[in-house]
Amino acid sequence: MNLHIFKSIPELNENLIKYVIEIANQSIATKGRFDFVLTGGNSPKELYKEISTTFKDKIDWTKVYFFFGDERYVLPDHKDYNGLMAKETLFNNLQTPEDHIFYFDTTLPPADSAKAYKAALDKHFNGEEIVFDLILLGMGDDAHTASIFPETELVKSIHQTVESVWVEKLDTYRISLTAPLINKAKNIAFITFGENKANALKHVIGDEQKDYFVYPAQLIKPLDGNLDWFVDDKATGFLDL
Ligand SMILES: O=C1O[C@H](COP(=O)(O)O)[C@@H](O)[C@H](O)[C@H]1O
Repeated sequence: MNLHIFKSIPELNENLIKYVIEIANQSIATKGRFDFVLTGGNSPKELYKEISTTFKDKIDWTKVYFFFGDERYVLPDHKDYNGLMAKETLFNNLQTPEDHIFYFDTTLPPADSAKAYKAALDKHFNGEEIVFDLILLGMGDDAHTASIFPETELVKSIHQTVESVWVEKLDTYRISLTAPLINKAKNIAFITFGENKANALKHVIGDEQKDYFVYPAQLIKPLDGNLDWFVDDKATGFLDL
C-alpha cells in the first residue's frame, strides 16, 4: 500500500490526476482501452473538473470507458445521483459518448438494477473476468467505501459481483460493486481528505486487528493489483506516522 500525503487539496488532485493519466495511457497502450471506475460523493468533483479541462489533452478519451463503483438509489435527475455529478463535472466537458458511460439504471427495482449492471459489465468484458484498470474510491467518515456501509449485508458478500443493499441508517437502498469484485482491479486509488475522515482513516489503514463490519474500507485489498491512498494531512491527523 502506498500512502501519498499532501498539504492541500489542489496538490492532492494534481498528483492524483498525474497518476490517472499514467495508468490510462499505459492501459490504452497495452490493451487498447482504459476501463475506469469512478467514485461518487463530493471528494472527486474538483478532480473531475480539472482532468476534463486543464488536463483534457493528456488522454485519448475516445478509448476510455467509465463505470461507477456505486450509486445512490435515486432517479438519474436527482442531485444525489452520482452519475449526474460525473456528467456535470466530467462527461459534459469531455463530450463523452453515451455508449462509453455505464450508469446504474435506478428506474429499476434495486436488485434488478444491480443485476442489469452486472450483465452490462459481463457484456463489456466479453464474458471474461471483470478486471478494471483503475477503480477510484472515496471513503465516508463512517469508513464506508463505494456503498459498502458498516453493519450491512454487503460487508459479508463473498461474490465478485454487483449488489443492492438496504442501508438502515440512511433509510434507503444503495447499489454497489462488492469488495471481492473491487479487489480484482489492477489499480485502486482512494481520494480522502478533511479532518472528518481522520478517525476512519486511522482505523482503516492503522488497525492491525481488522473489524470489517465496523470499518468496511478495510476490505479493500487488491488481489494482484496496486493500492494507493491520496490523502491530505488533515485526514492523517490521527495516524502514527
Ligand atoms: O455516498 C457516497 O459516499 C462516498 C464518500 O463520499 P464523500 O462525499 O465523502 O467523498 C463515495 O465514495 C460514494 O461513491 C458515494 O456514493
